Formats: sequence, C-alpha cells, structure tokens
Amino acid sequence: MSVPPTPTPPSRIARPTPFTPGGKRPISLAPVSASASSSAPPSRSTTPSLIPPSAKKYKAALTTEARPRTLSKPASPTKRDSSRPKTPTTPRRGAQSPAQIIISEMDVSRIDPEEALVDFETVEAGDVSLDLDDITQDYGQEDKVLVSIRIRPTDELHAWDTNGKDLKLNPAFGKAPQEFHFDEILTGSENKPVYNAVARSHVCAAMDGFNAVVFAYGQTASGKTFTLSGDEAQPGIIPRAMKDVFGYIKRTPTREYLLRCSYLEIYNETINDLLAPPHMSAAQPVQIHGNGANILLSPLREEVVTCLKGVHEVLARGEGNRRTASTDWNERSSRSHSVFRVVIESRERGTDGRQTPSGRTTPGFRPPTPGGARLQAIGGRSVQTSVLSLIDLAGSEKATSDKERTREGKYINTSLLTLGSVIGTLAENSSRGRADHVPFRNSKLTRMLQPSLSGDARISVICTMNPSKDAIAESTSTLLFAQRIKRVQLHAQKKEVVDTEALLQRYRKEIEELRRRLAEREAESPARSRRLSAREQLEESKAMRDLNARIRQLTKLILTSQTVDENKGDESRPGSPSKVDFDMTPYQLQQELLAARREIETQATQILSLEAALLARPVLPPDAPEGEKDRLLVEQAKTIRELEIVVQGYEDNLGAPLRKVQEDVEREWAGKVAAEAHGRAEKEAWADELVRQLERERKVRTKLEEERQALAAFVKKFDALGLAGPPLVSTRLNPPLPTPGGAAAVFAERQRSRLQAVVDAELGTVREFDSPMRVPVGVGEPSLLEEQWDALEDLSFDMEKIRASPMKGKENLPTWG
Ligand SMILES: Nc1ncnc2c1ncn2[C@@H]1O[C@H](COP(=O)(O)OP(=O)(O)OP(=O)(O)O)[C@@H](O)[C@H]1O
Repeated sequence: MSVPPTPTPPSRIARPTPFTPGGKRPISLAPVSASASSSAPPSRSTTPSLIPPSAKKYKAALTTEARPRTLSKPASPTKRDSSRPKTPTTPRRGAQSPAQIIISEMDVSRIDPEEALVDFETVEAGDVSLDLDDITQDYGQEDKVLVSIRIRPTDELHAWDTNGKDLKLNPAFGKAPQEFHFDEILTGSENKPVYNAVARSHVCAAMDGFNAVVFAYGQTASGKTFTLSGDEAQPGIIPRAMKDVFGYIKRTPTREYLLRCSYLEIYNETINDLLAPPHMSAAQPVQIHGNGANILLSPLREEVVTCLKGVHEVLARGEGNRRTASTDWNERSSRSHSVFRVVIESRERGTDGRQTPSGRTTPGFRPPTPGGARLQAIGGRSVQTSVLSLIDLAGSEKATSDKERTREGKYINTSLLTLGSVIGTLAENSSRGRADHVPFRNSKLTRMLQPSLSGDARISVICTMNPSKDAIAESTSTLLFAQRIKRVQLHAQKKEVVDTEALLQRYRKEIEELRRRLAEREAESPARSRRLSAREQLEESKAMRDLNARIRQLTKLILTSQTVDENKGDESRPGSPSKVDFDMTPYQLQQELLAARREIETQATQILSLEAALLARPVLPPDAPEGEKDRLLVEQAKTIRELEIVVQGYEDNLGAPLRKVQEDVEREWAGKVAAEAHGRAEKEAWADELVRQLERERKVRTKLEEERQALAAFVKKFDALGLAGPPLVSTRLNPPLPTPGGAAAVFAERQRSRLQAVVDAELGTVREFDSPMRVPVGVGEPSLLEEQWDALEDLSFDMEKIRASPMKGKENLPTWG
C-alpha cells in the first residue's frame, strides 16, 4: 500500500523542503524573528513557546544572509569556534547575560549535590508528564536495539509502501533490494506517539538505573531535529523525556535524585561544549579520556537541574550557542552531531526525609568530575547512576548516497562512515559470534558512544527518511543502516554504588555478635555435651562450625571492601558510571556469601562428622548408675555404627583411589626388587667366574713353578757337567713379569727353546744362534737356578736318563698348556 501524501498542517512544516539529491537544502525563507515577513509560510518558531523567549527555536533557520556565506566560505573546523559569526538575525547570547550567569551557578562543580536533590515532594506539578501511568516497566527486547523508522510527510508521491511494520520500495520506482521489517514505522507530524513508541521506555530504563541512548539518524531535512527537539506545538523527544523524568521522580517517593545535564556537539571531529561560554569552548575543546567502557569527557560543563524550567534554560543556552555558531547551519547541520546528556543519580530516601541517617554530608565544592558520580552512598543507601543520551546525528545522505558517492566523497562525514562500519562489525560479531576488532577509535562519535554501542546501554534508533522518489538512494542507505543496527546485541546492567563504610560497619557488628555467641557456646560446651545426645552434639558442632565460617567469610568481605576502597583512591578523581561497577551490591555480596558458605559446608561435612563422633564419645563416670551405663553403652554402639558409616563413606570415596595408589607403589617396588635380584645373580656369576679363573691361575702358577724347578735342576746339573751355555738372564730376583693373557706362554716358549737348545747341545745338535743359554758363566747375573740347585737333584737324575736315551729325553720335555 502506498503511503498517501500526508495532509500536514502548514504550521508544522516550517520548511516543507523537498529533498534535493545534491544534499543542498533549498534556502528557507521562513522567518526566524518577529520581524520576518508575515507572508512567508508559518515557521515552527512562530508558534507559542514553552521555553523562555530568548530560546524560542531549538534550531536556527538558515537566513538569506547566511546562505551566500555558506556557499562561499565553508566553515572550518579549526577556525569555527574562535570565530563564530554573529549575525543580526542569530545573535549569540553573550556570556554576560544575566540568564546565563544565573544558570552557570547551577554548574555542578559549584553546588553541593545534597542541596540539589529532587524528590517527589519537590517536583513541581507542572513539570510532570501526566500520562506516565501508561508506561509499563517493559523496556522491549532488552538485548536488542529498538529500531524505528519515521517517514516525514511530503506533498510528493511516496516511493515507499508500508504495511504495518514492513516497508518496501514501490515497484513503480525501481527494484527494491528487499522488504524491510522494523519495530515501528511511524508517519505524520505528531511527536507524542513517536516519543511514546521509541523513547519513553528508554527514558524510564534510564530512571531505573540503566544507561540509555536514543538517537536519530537520517538524511538531511528528513526530520531528525524535528523528532528530537520538535517545536513549541510538537515538543520532541528531549523535552518530553525531561517531563517524564520529573514525572518518574514524582511517582517514586522512596528515592531522591540528582540530575545533571550536559550538551555538546561534534563538529568535524572537534567536540564543543555547548553549555560553556563560546570563547572557553573554543579555547578548550572537550577531550575524550579513558578506554573502552570507561569513557570520560573533559572539560565538560554539567548543570544541575531541579525543574523543567531549568532544563529548558539549559537547552536554550546550548541551542543558542549552536545557532550563533551556525549561521551557516545548513552546511553545519549536515556535519555536526549534537548530544544532550542527563546523568541521573538516585538514592533511597533516608527515613527522616532529606537528612542523612549517618549524619555525614557530601562535600559541597568538589572539583568538577564530568560524568562521574557526585552523590554519595551514605547511611548504607546505595547510589544508582545512569546516563540518558539523546543524540541528533548529522545528515547522512552524502555519506551513503550510492550514485553520488564518488562525486561527493570529499564531503563524507568520517564519523558517520565510521558509525556505519562500527555498527556493521558489531552486528557481524553479534550474529556470527565473532570478536572482530571494532574501529571505535576512528571517530569521536563512535569513541564517545563506545560504552553504549558495546552493549552497556538500552539503545533506541529512530531513522528518519524522506519518502520522495528523489531520495530513494539515501532512504535505502538509511534503511540498510537501520537493519544492521538491529542485529547489535546489548547487555545493559544497572550501576550501583554501595556505601562501603556503612556496609563494613554492618559486617563488623555482625562479626562481634557472632564471636560473642561462639564464645558463649564454647564456654558451656563441656557441660552441654554431657547432656546432649550424639545427634544433638553433631548439630551443636555443626552450628559452631557455621558460626566460624560466617565470621571468616565476613572478615574476608571486609578485607575485599577495604581493598576496593583503597583502589578507588582519590575521591575527586573522575569516574564514569560504569567505573564504579566493581562495587558489589548487597545482593551480590549476599550471593557470594551464600556460595562460599555452601562450599565450606560441603568440604567440612565429612570432617565434621568425624569430629562430632569423636566429641560424642561418651564418658562413663565410675559412679554412674547401671541404667545410665546401659544407656551410654547403647549410645556408644550407635556412635560406632555412625562412625562405621562415615568410615564406609571414606572407604567408598577414598578406598579405591588409595588402593590404586598402593598397587602402583607395590608394582613399582616389585619391579625394583626383581631388577636388583637379577643384578645380584649376574654379579654372583661373575664372582664365580673370577674364582674359577683365579683357581686356574693358581694351578698354572703351580705348574709353572714345578716346571721352573725341574728346569733349574736340570740346568744346574747340566752346568755341573760342564755343558753350561750362557747364563739365564732372568733370575729369581728378577723373574720375567707375567704378561696378561700370554706371559706364561712366552715364558714357556722361552724355556722350551732353552731346554731344546740344551738338549740339542747335549745331543750334539747345538744351534749356532746367540742363545742366552750360551752366556759364559760368571759374565751374567747370578742365576736363580744356581741357588736352587739342591732341590733339583731328581731332575738332573732324570736328565741323566735323557742323556742315556736321547729320543726318550726328547719325549719327556715339559709341555705347557
Ligand atoms: N514529521 C514531520 N512533520 C512535520 N514537519 C517535519 C517533519 N519532519 C521534518 N519536518 C520539517 O522538515 C524540516 C527539516 O526537518 P529537520 O530540520 O528536523 O531535519 P533534519 O533531519 O534535522 O535535517 P539536518 O540533518 O539538516 O539537521 C523542518 O522544518 C521540520 O519542521
């Protein structure tokens, strides 16, 4: 179904500007002041204002004077702030204006937060949104971005068909890439239904302690500012949100709130504080500090607001600074993003109203800590902190136009491109379970939004589009962006700071009480244990264990809290709401305590049983009556049975593993013993062999000795017969040393040779070689053989025989073997 051209009241469309593909908005002739021509189409700025007259418009219209300047001299990012042009039609309110001076006194660094608390009693009736009752605590799909499309009215033919929450290009205008489906598709000029559908639940989530972001994305002149800020007749999301904030406070009598607003714009990668005097903002642009989830903006002015009027003043001041800075606003509006932030801190109200039960007061003039916590968790009351960010992004058509991307590439706003790729990567990571690097740092916008886009916020995106056929490419690009961001996964958590001092005090008191109870029980324990049955004693022992465990656990918690407190360091140090996350809530502490107790109980049960059984061992007084003895015996038997069960439990749990260990050890030692035995057997065999060898050696030696003696006797006798050859070189005093493995054989050979020589000589066949046997007597060393002469008588006798029978003698020569 094609959306018919919406008949819009002329007063709502201050600039009924058909979209121009070139991104150049037709010069609006809409009057911006009372002096403007009455014949011009009525502007949204001409309608009665809810805000101070000095801030009738949330956005300056493009003036006829400004337009030529825009075309001839585009604003420079570096020069812009220091030379914000002042035109007669868009006078910048001076820093000295009384209104501004009054508002500046609401600068959070100059007031005591305790003095600026808002609660249901102090909220002004007129500041409250009356229809807040409509709202439920249902914030939609908490882990998904709420994505809505707002189609601005136009007199032209619509190129897009809508059907409920579906949207597709009318086939008459081309081939649609696909059919789109979103959470909401909104049309018309009424801002209230838009606010209710896309922002209200997120505002309430912020009041409830979650970070929340609502941003408008879309091509130039598609209605982002109209949606966010609106006009007097159709207040947009920001003023409606603030009304709901006060309405929420009115409806929550149990809590008190501190509200701080800041307003900034990102223009060509420079962040300007719109609440600071322009010269200061230009001299000191806002810087982003920190990493990841801990982002801090500084210096950034924050104004405490206690009523809607204060909010309007803050908004008007910010808009005033934008307007003054944006005489060339058409050019700038396509390149700058504005962010209105409200830091919401809340705490349970004390029982005695505004007074703090602990009597402590929050220091009044602390150094400014933009974004950080200001309210103190006092009297045991924790503080919840959240940030509501309402963002009007720059026009996106130049960055996303398919046909004109190349030609207009140099105008592409880097931050929007980066936003697109950041969203793309986040969507991919979410849907494919990946963890690809997300280029948050590539632009100020994405870096500033990093904590929220990373999931730590409830996010609602309203994509505005011009349904005209001239804007099909831009609209398609916007719809694709909207579709991608729908896939980003969120996981926002409430941020709470507990009053650690009060908590510690509570822990200490509890520990004291527990110790007292423990001491009492211990004191009466011997007497009691005699009275109690085994089971009661078991319970008593368990109770005491519990007390001890609880004391240990609380002591641990105190130590943990103190460590956390020390880590916090300087109180004045700025910290973002998410930074205080490490403070455990009482609920978390309770959970941890419970878990720890359960663990300790499980571990101690077995030991407890044994100890209790031991304690329960009945003492039998000698003078106890028989009946009493019997009873004790019965109890003892029962205890033994219980002990057996416990032991059986140990056996069941530990028996098998222990047996296994024992078997392993035994197996290991059996192996070692076998190896030892084997080694020993080998050594014994070796020793036996040695003994045998020694025995053989001894026999050989004996035989040798005998041979030697026989030979000596023979030689002596031979010498006596005058047949002496040369004396033997070796004597007893100088015997030939045995050569291992062959000395004996060599010696034997020598002896044999000698003997042979003797025999030969005896038989007349003496060889002519120079035998030692032929050494003349008296020339060589004294012969050992000579010394042994007497003992060799028998052999010489034998020699006689040999001489008598030469053949026989030869046969009888000694042999060695
Ligand atoms: N839904 C709407 N109903 C009535 N008027 C609208 C609607 N949307 C936009 N307009 C009008 O269209 C004009 C352009 O809108 P607006 O300034 O909000 O666009 P924008 O997206 O913020 O543009 P830019 O990106 O240039 O800032 C304004 O005069 C506004 O009043």
